[in-house]
Amino acid sequence: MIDTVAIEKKWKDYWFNNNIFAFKKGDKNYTIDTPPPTVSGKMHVGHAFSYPQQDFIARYKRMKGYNVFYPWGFDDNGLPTEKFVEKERRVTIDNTPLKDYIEICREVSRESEKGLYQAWYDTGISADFKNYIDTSSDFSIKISQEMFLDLVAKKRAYRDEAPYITCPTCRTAISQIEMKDAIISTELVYINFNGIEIATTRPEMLGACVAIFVNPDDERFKKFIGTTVNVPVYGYPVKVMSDPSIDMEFGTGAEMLCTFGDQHDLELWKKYGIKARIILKNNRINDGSVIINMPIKDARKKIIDELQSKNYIIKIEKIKHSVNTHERCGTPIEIGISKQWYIKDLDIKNELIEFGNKIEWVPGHMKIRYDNWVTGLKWDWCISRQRYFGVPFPVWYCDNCGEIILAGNEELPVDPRLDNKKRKCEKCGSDNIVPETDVMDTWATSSLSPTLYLKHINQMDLYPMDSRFQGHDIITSWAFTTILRSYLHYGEIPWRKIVISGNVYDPFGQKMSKSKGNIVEPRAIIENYGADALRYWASTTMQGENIKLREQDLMRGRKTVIKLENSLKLIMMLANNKKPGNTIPEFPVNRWITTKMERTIKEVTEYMENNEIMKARISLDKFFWNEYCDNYLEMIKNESSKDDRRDETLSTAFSVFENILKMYSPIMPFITEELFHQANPSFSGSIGLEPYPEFDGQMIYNEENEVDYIIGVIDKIRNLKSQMKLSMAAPLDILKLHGDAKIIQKYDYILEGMMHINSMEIINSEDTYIEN
Ligand SMILES: Nc1ncnc2c1ncn2[C@@H]1O[C@H](COP(=O)(O)OP(=O)(O)OP(=O)(O)O)[C@@H](O)[C@H]1O
Repeated sequence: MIDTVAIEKKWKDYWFNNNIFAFKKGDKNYTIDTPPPTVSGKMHVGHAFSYPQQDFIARYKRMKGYNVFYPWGFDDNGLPTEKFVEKERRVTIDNTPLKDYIEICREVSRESEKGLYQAWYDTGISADFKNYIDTSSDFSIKISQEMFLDLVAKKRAYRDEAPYITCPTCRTAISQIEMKDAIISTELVYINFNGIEIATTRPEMLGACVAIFVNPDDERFKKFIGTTVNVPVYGYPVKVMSDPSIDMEFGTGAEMLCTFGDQHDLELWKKYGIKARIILKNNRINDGSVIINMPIKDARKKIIDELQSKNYIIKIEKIKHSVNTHERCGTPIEIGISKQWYIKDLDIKNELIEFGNKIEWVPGHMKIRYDNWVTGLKWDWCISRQRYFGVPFPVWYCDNCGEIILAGNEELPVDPRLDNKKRKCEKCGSDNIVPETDVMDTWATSSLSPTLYLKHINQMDLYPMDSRFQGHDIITSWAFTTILRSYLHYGEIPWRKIVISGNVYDPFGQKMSKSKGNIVEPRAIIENYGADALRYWASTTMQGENIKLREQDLMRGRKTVIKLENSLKLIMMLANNKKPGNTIPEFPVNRWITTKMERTIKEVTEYMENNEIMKARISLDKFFWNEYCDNYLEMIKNESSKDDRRDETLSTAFSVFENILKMYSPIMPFITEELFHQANPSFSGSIGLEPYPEFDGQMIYNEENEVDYIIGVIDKIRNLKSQMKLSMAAPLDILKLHGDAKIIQKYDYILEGMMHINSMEIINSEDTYIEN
């Protein structure tokens, strides 16, 4: 039984200890913008699916002679990490001083990175693991702050008091990137608005009502347009206005506009320039009269009681409707007004779409998701978060005149919250200076990954990178923000190509995700089937397609590992454990397998060049299982014992096998490394750095058709034997074979030897068949 655990341990340590995958810059480089996983839980089979897909290409490119820069990193700051740490250590900012909180986050994430690191390492990822970045390190903070200051200088980062999206659970501003639509059950409350009936799912926002809106075509309400009505309970007047966006079918057809019940309220508010009434602050409602500083849920109950007691409620309906939620916690978002930092991007949508066009998208159809996202942007990117473990803004404010005071580049990295340096306002001279206490959105740093990776090795001349690999779930976040930052900082695309992989889902149809915890860890699979089998499974979908964990693919991967091992055993045995030197094939069967191999090399290479891993692997499987094992090895079992062709046949068998190993090695690096070393005991390198087989048109031989014909005959004899319930090794006394007598006679010794036929009568005929 093959011990994949031992083999894998041997080779991954060999690669690591010998720096096999360390980047050495040369003339022909290939750079990869590796996704730095968030430190928010454990590695899962979703990662074991998507990371091998980049690794297949990294390994392939190395064998094609590229110096591959395949860096490693962890995204370990921001909300996902904070939430993870809070759960692990049961701390919150309310019970921990800021400095300690940051320290605990740092400590827990570093600790948990060790486990994550090991999990990725175990899947045979060929990244340069010794040379990795953390987005929370001083190095990353410095770059992130520098880049922020660059945006301020370019007038692209600005601070504004404006409507912003906030999550009541996470108690922070969030951006459009982090929102997700969800259907929730709620109540639709019908209120008599002193003459006009409205329906709302946000009755608690009544005190923020600034207008009533109806559709201009709605006959029921035409007479009200331009009049005023008094807001129930609160008693102040608001105007009845009209807008074609109002859905006549929803509720009563009349809506109250509150600042702000939802995104639509915000749009109408902006469009008509109405004054705001802000009652939602810090995720609590305070209208100064009816609801005093209450959480949203309690406020809703309170206002419904109030409306009911004054007979304003017509009815309450239970409905399901779509709301915007925070994707991290599922809480419906709120819209408030406060001071936040933004990156201005709404004015450059066309340029961003143009930039997207300059990048090659694989598969091409994924680009539409980026285009739709950019077209549908409604907000500049809000990058400030009222959280704690993140990249601090290098910013202070003058409490006297409001001037924004920026850190100098030489001071970076800096944490204004913990910095004791005395500062003065250059504008008014005041030394009453207060630090910015918000931190940056984690995407504000991970969107700089190409810069972080390349600056880490001092090779910014390699910008733009060659490829970004990532899941389709983060096209609108990571891909979008990276393209945006690259445009703003450099006016340059971040990478030439973006390769999008699908997602692995849990049995309930949810994307597997670390922070949700709905995961299957790869460890048990690796123990049972081996990492090569797991990687094999990762090569069984088309680009961008979602996938489930399928046992039959793991089995098939495992069987391929065993088959490779058995094939080498067989040819070693035939060669008495001595690999012969290389020869040019002369004999038809050797020419045939060489021709098939060349065709496979051509096909597999074309697929690999196009990132079509599944097609490459299918083509290789067909060649290895059918042509090489089922036919060629079976044919040469007897052939190789014949003196005049022994060396040539064994030489062909070995060289074809080594090319098979090389072509499989990006997908199954462990077994191929092991067998390549077994076949070449004096070899001291890595198959992963060996040249990838090159197609050679000179090695396409005419014998191909003849041997294909003979294989057709062999298949017929095999069928006959199975019909007769005979094993393939059982002798057949007499066989009457109709077919192309010239070809059959030329290869009769193969037929007789391989199919164990004692005597064969050959009858020339146009049709090929066996006479009973
Ligand atoms: N279920 C999945 N299937 C395939 N790829 C995935 C899956 N989950 C994450 N990835 C990919 O792994 C990379 C790192 O993702 P990340 O660390 O954010 O994983 P995650 O489990 O989604 O974490 P979190 O729950 O914190 O969002 C990304 O390229 C992402 O597309």
